[in-house]
Amino acid sequence: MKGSFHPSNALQLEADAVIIGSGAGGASVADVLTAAGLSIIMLEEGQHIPSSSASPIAREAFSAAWRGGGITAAIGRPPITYAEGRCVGGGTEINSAITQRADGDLINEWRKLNKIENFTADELAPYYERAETVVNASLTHGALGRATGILRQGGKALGWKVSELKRGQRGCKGANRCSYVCPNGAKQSMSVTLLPKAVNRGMRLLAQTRVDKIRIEKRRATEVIARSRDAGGQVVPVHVKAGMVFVCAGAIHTPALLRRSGKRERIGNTLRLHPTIKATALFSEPVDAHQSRLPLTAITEFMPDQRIGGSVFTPSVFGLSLAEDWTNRGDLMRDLRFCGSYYGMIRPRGVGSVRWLPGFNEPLVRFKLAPEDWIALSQVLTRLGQAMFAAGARKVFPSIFGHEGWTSPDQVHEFWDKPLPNGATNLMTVHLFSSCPPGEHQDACPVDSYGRVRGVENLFVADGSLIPEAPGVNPQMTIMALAFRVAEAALYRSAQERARSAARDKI
Ligand SMILES: Cc1cc2nc3c(=O)[nH]c(=O)nc-3n(C[C@H](O)[C@H](O)[C@H](O)COP(=O)(O)OP(=O)(O)OC[C@H]3O[C@@H](n4cnc5c(N)ncnc54)[C@H](O)[C@@H]3O)c2cc1C
Repeated sequence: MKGSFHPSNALQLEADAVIIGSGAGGASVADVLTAAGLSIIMLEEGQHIPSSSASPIAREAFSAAWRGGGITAAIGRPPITYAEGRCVGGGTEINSAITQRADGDLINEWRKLNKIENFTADELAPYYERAETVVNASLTHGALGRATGILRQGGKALGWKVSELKRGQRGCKGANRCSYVCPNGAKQSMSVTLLPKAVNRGMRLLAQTRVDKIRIEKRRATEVIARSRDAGGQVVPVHVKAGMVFVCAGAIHTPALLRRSGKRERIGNTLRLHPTIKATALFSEPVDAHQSRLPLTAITEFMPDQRIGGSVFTPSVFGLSLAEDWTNRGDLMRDLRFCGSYYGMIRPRGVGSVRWLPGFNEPLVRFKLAPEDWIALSQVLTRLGQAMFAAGARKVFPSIFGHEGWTSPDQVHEFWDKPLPNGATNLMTVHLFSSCPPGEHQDACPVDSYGRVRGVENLFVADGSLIPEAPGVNPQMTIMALAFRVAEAALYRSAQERARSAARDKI
């Protein structure tokens, strides 16, 4: 990307603001600040992967754009595997780009719970509109394929509400490589929308630059200390001084970095995620999910607490999911054309934490499901099984190690009134949030209603960490909306500060 560069010597940089992380939150902050004419430096740990060099090979794509090559897990019983993007554009480069707003009633609940100022669905609406316009949130035209039809057919047969999902795309060609970085630039991720715009307005973007610490002195963030790489791969120290510091490293790495920098109070204590259980459904007719777009309908009857949808399906991703129980499931690989991968996702009551461990690059992430989460997971899995059989499945294999699979709809009630086996159930998530919830409820919220870290004048959080609780919907639009709002409020605050100091100078 023009404007992104590799340093060759140790760098001492200055700017009006520094943004740490280039994902949904960071790019949205950059849009607001560069439009206001501020000089901006953005530091991003991952590399830039232009669509022209996006690899079709899963191993290469994952190791380039996914943190840890896609292998990260929150400790708990069971551990929950989670995925994050680590590249210019963050998670938006590897996500499915489904766009949804958080439910208005939930927004009201969060406002009351955390005492968040000016936080109603109406007040957030213009920010959501801005986010939706940026990514061109729209229905995908053309044939959606049988994998999508299965959810529609199953849900409708059971009399449940089924919704078409809008996505951030422009002319999607159905490459089925959303999770590998779109090879056509059709997905409206941050690297094809807000980041080039910000760079054109003068933002300097340093990729492969990891921030180690934010120096905080006398209630101000005074310096950001990072490590970059020169063209030969050698480590180059980077120090940035800026009037405002925005931490947009995502719901795991933002609290980890703040804690590393000495800000610990209430930070990283309330991580939320959407525990998700998958199932493979085997049909008699070809589904050919690997040749079509990912399923673009969802069963939304039970939202926001539960949602049933379809997963990315490529031969390698399918192989990986079967590898969870290869002895019992490996044979399904031969039936690739007849299989689909679907999931049930819940809005949990359980909570997790993020802790920085001295000497380790990656933080310690824990998540404890609440007893009612186990009930919800059992229910959503039952409903997922019902929907698959209603759509004509021959066999359904829940993601439970050693489970032989259901062969008829009456078997799917197996777990309805008993918890799933916690030692054998495979759970995952791609949605992480709430590790730094905003609000004026000082005992619960480490940042104020507008994302400013308590006790530091010029340090802001603007990413998934800010969503007050699990939203039950795909989070990118909410993250962008909240990040726009934080950046606008910070601009307003800094203008006020400048006016006050000008007035003092006059006296
Ligand atoms: C496979 C997958 C599918 C998904 N599908 C959808 C979907 O369809 N719709 C939806 O709404 N959401 C989806 N999501 C979730 C969505 O992409 C994320 O919620 C969103 O990108 C998070 O935005 P963020 O700004 O909080 O963090 P990110 O987008 O993760 O950005 C954080 C950035 O900060 C960088 N960083 C971290 N630490 C440091 C450091 N110390 N120094 C410098 N840089 C650092 C990271 O490398 C990363 O690029 C999906 C996610 C995944 C992984």
